[in-house]
Amino acid sequence: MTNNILEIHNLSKDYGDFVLDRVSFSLPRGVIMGLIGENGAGKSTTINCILNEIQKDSGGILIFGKDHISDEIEIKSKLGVVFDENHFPDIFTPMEIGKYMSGIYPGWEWVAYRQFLEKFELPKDKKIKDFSKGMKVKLAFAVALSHKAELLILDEATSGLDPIIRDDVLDMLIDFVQDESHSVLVSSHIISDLEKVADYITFLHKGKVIFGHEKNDLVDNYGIVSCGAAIFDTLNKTETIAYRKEDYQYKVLVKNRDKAAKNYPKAIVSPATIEEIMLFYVKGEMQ
Ligand SMILES: Nc1ncnc2c1ncn2[C@@H]1O[C@H](COP(=O)(O)OP(=O)(O)OP(=O)(O)O)[C@@H](O)[C@H]1O
Repeated sequence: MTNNILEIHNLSKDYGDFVLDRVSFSLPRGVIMGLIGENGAGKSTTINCILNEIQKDSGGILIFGKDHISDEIEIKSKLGVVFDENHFPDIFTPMEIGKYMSGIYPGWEWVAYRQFLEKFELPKDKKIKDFSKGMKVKLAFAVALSHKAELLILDEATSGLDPIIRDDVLDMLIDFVQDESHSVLVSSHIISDLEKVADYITFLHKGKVIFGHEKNDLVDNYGIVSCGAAIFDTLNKTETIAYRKEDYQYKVLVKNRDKAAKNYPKAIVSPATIEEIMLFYVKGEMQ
């Protein structure tokens, strides 16, 4: 049996002016995967196809080894989902939402839910219409984490949270995958958050997967070579990914910064952040 909690094969969706183009990736159990990409790269389209909120054109999606459409009801009972906008009925209070959710989810845990409401300082009897945006997101996390979900899918969910709660939520995600059977797929523009929690990074650009890598491989090995034209011309092109020309120098993204530092001792070689790697792929020139 596969250890993947989510498998996507050649997922495609054509909107005319935008095409999600044969997106494939797998999310193993026990892993947090960050889905990154510029505005309009196709992150939400991918997530909405996974959740069957929009109809894919083609491709296969398996969640818990089951087809995401034919086994949708069973799958959704083990899925926790948080978006940047969450649409709980406004007239309800958190306690009423809890009652409603306990009827939907067989694994609903009242104790955990009450603890989350307390931790997030959410008034249990206040109507949601009077909640701030961040409070609504916190409530969505409380629900998502209180029904024994095995897979959490978060679409820009943390961006409306203040840094302290965001940090708490990130710690909770790390806890969530500790038992090696739970996983998280999280799309975010806050790359530093993903740098903190993600085990794996999948990068979407213009509807295509540009790369999928272990985060540690990216932060431990990738680097930026800063050099003048003379050294730039001697760089081994098989070891470089992309470059950007600045006023007086070239900046070159390389997969192995230690090797580059050894081979080009006169160049300055520095580590690359995930944000910088993304910028090189999107704005850099390929050699
Ligand atoms: N219902 C729709 N009809 C037509 N085009 C759509 C629809 N939904 C999304 N798109 C288009 O699909 C493209 C990808 O959008 P998507 O929301 O998936 O990107 P994203 O990576 O999540 O971006 P962001 O970071 O801005 O949220 C965009 O060009 C968008 O206009």
